[in-house]
Parts: sequence; C-alpha cells; structure tokens
Amino acid sequence: MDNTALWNRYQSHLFHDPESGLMLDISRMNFADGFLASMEPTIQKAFAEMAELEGGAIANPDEGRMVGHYWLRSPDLSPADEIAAEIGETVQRIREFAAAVHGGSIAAPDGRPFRKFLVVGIGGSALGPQFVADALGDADNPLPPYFFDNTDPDGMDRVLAQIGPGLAETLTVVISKSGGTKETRNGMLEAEAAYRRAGLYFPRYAVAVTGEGSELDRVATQSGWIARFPMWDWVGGRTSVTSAVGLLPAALQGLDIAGMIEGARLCDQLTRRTETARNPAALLALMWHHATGGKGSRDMVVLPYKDRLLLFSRYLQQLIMESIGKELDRDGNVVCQGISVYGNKGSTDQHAYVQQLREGVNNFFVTFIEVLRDRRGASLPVEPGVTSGDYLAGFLQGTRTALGEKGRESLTITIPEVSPRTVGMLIALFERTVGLYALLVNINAYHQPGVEAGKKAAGTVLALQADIITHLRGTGSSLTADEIAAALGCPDAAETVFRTLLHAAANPDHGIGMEQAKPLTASRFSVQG
Ligand SMILES: O=P(O)(O)OC[C@H]1O[C@H](O)[C@H](O)[C@@H](O)[C@@H]1O
Repeated sequence: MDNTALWNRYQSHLFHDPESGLMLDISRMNFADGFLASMEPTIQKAFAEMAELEGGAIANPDEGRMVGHYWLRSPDLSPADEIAAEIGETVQRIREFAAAVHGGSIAAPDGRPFRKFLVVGIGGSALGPQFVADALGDADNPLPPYFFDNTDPDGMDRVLAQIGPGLAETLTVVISKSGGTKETRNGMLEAEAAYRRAGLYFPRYAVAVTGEGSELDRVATQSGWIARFPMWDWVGGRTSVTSAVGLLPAALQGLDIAGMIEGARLCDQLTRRTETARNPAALLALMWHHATGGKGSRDMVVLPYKDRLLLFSRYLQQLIMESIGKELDRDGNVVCQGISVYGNKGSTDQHAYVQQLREGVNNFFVTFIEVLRDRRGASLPVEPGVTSGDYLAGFLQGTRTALGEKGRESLTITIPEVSPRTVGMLIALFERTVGLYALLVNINAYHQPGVEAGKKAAGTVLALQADIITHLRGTGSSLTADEIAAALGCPDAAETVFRTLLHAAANPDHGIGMEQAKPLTASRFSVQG
C-alpha cells in the first residue's frame, strides 16, 4: 500500500476522543475490508454480555463471583446500594488516611511523621501499585514508595538497605486479597523482623489491604495494626488497581487518585459504547482477534515510547496473560488460549530486539504507546531545530514504518501526556479490552486455576525438605540424594531431594553440608554441627 492509501486507511479508521485526547490507530493492522463487518455480530454479543457483567451478573462462573472493577469508578452502577456505599466510603477513608499521614496526625509511635512507605504484595497486589508509582511518581512526592514484591531474601535486604535507618519513619502496607499468599506472608514477617531489629513495634507501623476475615485481616485485627482497608471478592487481583490496592499506595505517595479514578471512569464510558468504531476497547479486542486468529498465534509487543510507562508491559503481562491464558473455554473445551505479552520501552528497545521484529520471525504485533507531551516545559535543541523529544517521536514513527514495510503489524495508542487521568484511562482501556476479547474467544477472564498447581507443588517440596533434614539429623551420616529418597520411601523424588539439598547446602540456615562428587548428583549431604 502506498503512503496515500495508508494515509486514507489511517484517517478512515482513526479513533479520537476529543475530551481526553485518547487516540487509537489500527490502520497498520492488515485486517481485510470485511473483517470488522464479519465480527460485528460477535462483538455486539460481547457488548451485551459486558452490560450484564456491569449489572452484577455472575461473570466469573468458576468462582461464582460477580466482576465489579468498573463499579470502583462508577459506584452507582453497582447492583446494590451497600456496594456503592462501601466503595465511596473506602475512597474517602483512603483520602483521609493519606492526609493524616502527610499532616502528621498519623505518625510513628515516637511522634515522628512517616516519610516513606513499604508495600508488601505480589502479582495484582504489587504490579498495579508499582506501575502507578513509577508512571506518576516524582522526586517531590511526600512519601516515596518501596516494594517487597517477591520472597527473595536478598531482594528484601536490598530494599531494607535503601530504606536504611528510615525504617523508623516508614509505614508498611501489606496487600493481599486472599490474605494467605506465602510470598506476601514471608515479606510481612521479614519486614516485622527488620522493625524488631530496629527496636520498633511493627503493628504500630502497619496497614493491611485485604479481604474481610482473611488470615491477614485476622493478624492485623488481633495485633492492632494502624488501619485495614477492604478488598472485595468481586474485584480480581489483576483488576484491583483502582481499588484500595492501587489507590492507598498512590494516595500515600501523594498522587492524584481522583484524577486516576476520573480517567478510568471516562474511559469506561467510551468503552461502554455499542458502536464498535467509537469504542476503543472493542477495536483493540477485534485487532487482537485479527492478529492472533483468536488463538494467541502472535505475541503482543508493548512498546511505550515513554520512560514513565516502562512497567506497563509487566502490568499488562498479568492482566492479559492471567486473564486469557486458560486451558478450557467456558464450555469446557480444551483450547489452551492466551496472548503472550512482552516489551519495555522505546526507543531503548530498538537497540535490543527490534532487529528481530523487523527481519526475524513474524510472530507478533506491536502496540505502540505514544505520549505527545515530551516534558514539563521546553526542550533544548540537540541539533538546530531538533529536540530529544522530536527524536523519540521520530523513532516511534520510524519504527512503525520500518516494521510496516516488512509486513509487520502495529497498533498505536496515543495519549496527550502521562497524568493520573491518562494512567487511569490506560488501565481501564486494557481492563475492558481483555474482558471483551475474552468474550470473543469464550474464555472466563476472571479466574486463575493454573496458578494453584505451582503453589501446591511448592508445598510438596517444602514438606519433603523438612523430612530430608529430619532424616539427615537422625542418621548423622552423609548420604546421596538417591539414598535419602530411598530411605524416605520416595525413590522417584531423588531429583527433587538433590535440588532441594543443593539449595540448602548453599545457605547456613539448615546446617546442611555437601561433599561434592563426580558426577555432581552423587554428592553426599549431611547435617553439620
Ligand atoms: O492479593 P493476593 O491474594 O495475595 O494474590 C496475589 C496474586 O496471587 C496469585 O498469583 C493470583 O493468581 C494473582 O491474580 C494475585 O494477584
């Protein structure tokens, strides 16, 4: 297609919302002329189901739950007055709590104001808050955030080292919808131990965001933590960033949560439209369907040309892949669905993998995210009449053209700037797109049966570890993994025994010694001391 034809295609399909400035360009996706018309009945059905979902239908049948993250921005849409009231009250409590922390009326036990906060969470209880904090954060925020988002001891040590003696001025927010996620429990205990080492009583520095009656809720209540904020069963972890999960950390950091909520609400209105060409989420969902054949046959490369949006792809990995990546469809057919998501930021990624995108295996489509505003204020010329921002914008267009010339497809989402409102819009845009796409491919986007398997297997490994150590202590001898597995009556677990002991021997915690042998798997292990 020559440039004139491309320009005409761009103009005929361009979505633009004048109020928000949101734009969506689908012209570089090579869908056939009749594609949108052919999908119209299916997308109209999806609109109807989405309306039922927003009306309070059990849209997550596998867990028997409603799906209510849109109500977080429009409480009046919720199916019960008490839900609407709880949403409003919680946002108000968040605002008041953050103002009290910033004003010093909520302070550390010694009266010192809180000057930092540590979020302990994982998955949807961390990725959303981390994306928002990075996208909207600035050096002058009243409370800079820190995150424990993994059960990595060294990772937590590094964060604690960054916080340093400031722990005495640090509020800790433990976030877990289920209240039982082991990584988050471990993070909480590690944080508590750090406060104890500093002579500080952790409960007077701790806040919980969790489901009512959860294990975390019980601990926070019994120990008298400063405050608890609710997570509801009709908000999924990966769609919880406009609940207290994302709003409390954002408010503590000093960000404009009203702007975030308003941006999400505004986008919800746009994506509630049943006129496909005027619904950006519908257009995106249809483009995903075109690009991947409705079967995930191509990966989604997320390329925001803005440093502040670096974490967006990590956030989208959970939102998209945990929603769409399912073995069964809603009728119980084995479909092994999904769309793989990767990407970091442009133009940086042009110096990493765009080579493969342009010339290598054509198994992807790109989602560019263009931010029109370069910075606050003007830029210096890096060449006569050219700024760094001109280069960034030029690289985006250039990469889009270079890919298009080689038949590589791309979408471009454009926002005027990175602000609380546009961050709220981007979040809402992709939440709705995932929901609509899931309906197009008949998937329940709101459960995650696949994550339990890994957790269960980890529990088995840890139980075996305890048996191994007990056995080694009892015999007092040096044994191979095979000998230990046989002695424990599980000869087929020798590999797990070996790998578990390899890790245990590398750390001082269990007193495991290793006499390395050739081959390595014939090494002997014992309990020392
Ligand atoms: O918030 P939590 O209950 O601790 O869950 C944290 C995460 O755990 C699991 O990995 C789920 O698959 C995620 O959807 C969830 O966000």
